Order: sequence, then C-alpha cells, then structure tokens
Amino acid sequence: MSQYASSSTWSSFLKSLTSFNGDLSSLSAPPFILSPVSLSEFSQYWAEHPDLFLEASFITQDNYKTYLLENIVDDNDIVHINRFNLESPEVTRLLSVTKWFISTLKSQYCSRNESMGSEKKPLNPFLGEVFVGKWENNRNKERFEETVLLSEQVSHHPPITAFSVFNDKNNVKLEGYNRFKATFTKSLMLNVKQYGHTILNVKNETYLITTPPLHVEGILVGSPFVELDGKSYIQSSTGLLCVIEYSGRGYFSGKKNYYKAHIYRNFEASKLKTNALFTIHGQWSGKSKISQNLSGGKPSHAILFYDANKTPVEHLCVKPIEKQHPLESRKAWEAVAEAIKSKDMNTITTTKNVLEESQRELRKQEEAKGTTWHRRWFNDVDYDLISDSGKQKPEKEDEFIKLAKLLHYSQKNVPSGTLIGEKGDKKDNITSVHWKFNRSAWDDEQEIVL
Ligand SMILES: CCC(=O)OC[C@H](C)CC[C@H]1O[C@H]2C[C@H]3[C@@H]4CC=C5C[C@@H](O)CC[C@]5(C)[C@H]4CC[C@]3(C)[C@H]2[C@@H]1C
Repeated sequence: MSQYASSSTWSSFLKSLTSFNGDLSSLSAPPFILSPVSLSEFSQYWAEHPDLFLEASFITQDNYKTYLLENIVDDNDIVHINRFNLESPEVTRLLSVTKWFISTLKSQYCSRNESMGSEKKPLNPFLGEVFVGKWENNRNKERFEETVLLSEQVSHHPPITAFSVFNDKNNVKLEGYNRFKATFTKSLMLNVKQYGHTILNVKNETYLITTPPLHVEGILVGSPFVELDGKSYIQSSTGLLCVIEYSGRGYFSGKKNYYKAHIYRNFEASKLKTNALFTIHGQWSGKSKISQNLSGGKPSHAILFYDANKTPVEHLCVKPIEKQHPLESRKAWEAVAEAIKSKDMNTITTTKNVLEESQRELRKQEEAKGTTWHRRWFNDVDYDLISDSGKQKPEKEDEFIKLAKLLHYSQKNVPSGTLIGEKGDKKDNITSVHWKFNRSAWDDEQEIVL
C-alpha cells in the first residue's frame, strides 16, 4: 500500500475516475502519480539492449548451429545443449529476434516502477513533439557503431507516436507506431488496448511484430503497475512465426509477468501447439527457459533462454536540454517536468496551460490558413486500396502487406494482433491507415540533430 493511498487527494482522484470518458488527459491526477517523462520517450524502450537488437544480423550460414551454445545463460545447461538442433539460420535468427523482443518488455512495462517506484501517468505529447537520441555502443564501437532513435507525435487526437530505430552499420532497422485506448473497470483497473505494429528489418529478412493488450493494476492502493494480457506475434518473412501468450498473477500460471512463446514453421502449423519447433516460457521481467519439441512432441530438457536481470540496459544518449530544439520533448516540457519533480501542483497547472494554450493557438492559425501540421519524418499510408481518402497508398512490394498475408493479419485499424476474421476485423467502415518512416526526410533534416 503506497503512503498516498489514504490521502484525500488520492481518494478524490479515484472518485473522478468513475466519470472517466476514455481521454486520459482529461483526468487531473495528483502530482505524486504524474511522471515528468512524455509518452514520446517510450519509443526508446524498443532498443535498450542494443546488442540484442543487432544480434540476429550476425547470425549466418557459418555460425547459426552454435547460437544457443554461444549464448548459454546458465553454465549448468551446457550438458543439455547437444539435445538442441538448430536446423537453419532462419530459425536461429527468429530465436534471436524473439529474445530481443522479450528483452524490450521490462523496459516498456516496468521501467517507471524501477525508476519512480510505481507506474506513473506520462505527459501527453503535443502534435509534432519529437524525441531523438542514439545508443553509442561504446563497449562494441567498431562492430556496432551507433544506433539512432527517432520518435515523433504524429497525432494528438487520437494520441499516436511513430518511431524509428536504425543501425546503418549492420543494416538493422525498425519502424512502427503506437496508439492506445484505455478504459477503467468497476474495480478501477485500467484496461489498455494497443494499436499499431512494428516492422523490423534485419538485412534482407523482415519481421512483423504486434504488441499485446495490458492492464494497470494497483491504482486503488496508489501503487499502479502493468500486467500484459492476450497475445503478440512475430511473423518472419521466411514464413516462420513466433506466437507469445501473456499471463500474470491470478492467471493459470500464478506468476506475475509470465509468458509462453511457441515457434512454428508457419501460420498453418500454429493451429496446433504440438507443431511448435520450440517452446519458451517464464517471466519476461525475470528468467525464461527454452525447450525443443523433438519429434513426437516430447520436449527436450529446458535450458535458460534469457534473464532480464542479468544485463543492465543501455540508456539512450540524449543531448542536454540547452542544445535541444523547441519541439524536442525534454526542452518543450522542461518547466512542467520541474514542477512535477517538486510536486508543485499550481506550477504544474500553470506551465501545462501555457504549453496547451500555445498548441491551441497553432491549431487555430492552421485552421485559418487551411493548412495542417507538417509531419516531419513519418507519413500515413492508406492500405484500403479502394478508399478515396486522398492519402498515399502503399507501394506494390509493401513489406507490411507481405507480412500481413503470411500472418493472416488484419490490415484495419483494429487492436494490434487482430487476425483476419477475429472480432475487430469483422467490423465495417474501419480505416486501414498506418504510419511509415520516411528515411529521406530524416536525411534531409536541417534543424533537429542527434
Ligand atoms: C489516468 C489515471 C491515472 O493517472 O492512473 C495512473 C496510473 C499510472 C495508470 C495510468 C497510466 O499507466 C501508464 C502505463 C502506460 C503504458 C505503458 C507502456 C506502453 C508501451 C509503449 O510502447 C506504448 C505506450 C504504453 C502502452 C503506455 C500507454 C500509457 C499508459 C497506459 C499509462 C497510463 C496513463
């Protein structure tokens, strides 16, 4: 129970949740639950293990067979390693990409608990807000060089953050976007549906990655934390597929942050769990093990696959605020962030109003001129080929279309992970607009620097 749970501000805040209208920014949460960090910074959680982000790019025809041996996490497992047979570089690379994806989850969903004691309410990014930085990879400079992060708030109503992470040296890049919808249950648990997807390119292979629904528990007692639900997918352009199912305390597994991942030869095979080539299970915020499903479905001895607490994260390098452009998140929110850190509710309100008022003024000017805010590094593409939205249409060889076909994945703007024929996909008149990174726009960028 947090020391705030009994405070009057918290109980009046909880009462305000009963009339929640779906727009989190409409809620005036008390200072102790506010975070000085903007949601536009959450894009960095995709690569706080830059070595794992790049690992699959080093797996080749020459070294794919010994990947598990070379990445043994627990020495006691060495005796069991000869039970594993990695059949191809493609399978090994999907295992590596799965390990990287699992490694992102602790950053995505637990980092505020670690740094601030509980989940907090992030600042709501303004339209055009950007957050940029790089991982300098100093421990492995010549092999890794640097990895760049670009994050841009491409929509304010509804809030949509687009992001791109790229490492030119090793030809690894990811691009994606995130939107979420939140609703409170009667017991004041926050249910969150994520929208959008991420596409990872590793040399000439691509992966479609979807994000799971989640819920925030502990709000009633003033110490909120995230638990993941449902499923997410990693669909490789090779056809190989990883299906991840999440559960937490109170579910069948009884352990918090629990997941089970199955690696399949393709989507068809994923209809039967006994077709899985590998099964990985454990806690995405702790340890997880991998076993190979040998012929006849008998699993091999499970060995340690990943330990989320073994290797510290590498934080993004972000230039000092005085060197930042006015649109950069920490510069734009500096006054509000200071007020939040000093829990000065009046200054939080006044500084937030200044920022929100300047945004309203900008929108008014645009409306008067009949213009809209120019998105810097991302554009929205309409995958509904017959709609007359006037938006850009996808290229013929569009990766998302190819990967969506392999995964039988809905191209509509439905919750991330919705397959064709599943609940959301059956609804009519839903748009199919997705955000894509425009690399040449970044190459031509004159004002924002890393
Ligand atoms: C609004 C009521 C309130 O203030 O309650 C306070 C509590 C802190 C609960 C609400 C906030 O909880 C935060 C958790 C946030 C998600 C965490 C991670 C991710 C992954 C990232 O890749 C995309 C964004 C996403 C989904 C965050 C979205 C915003 C969440 C739900 C915050 C809630 C406002």
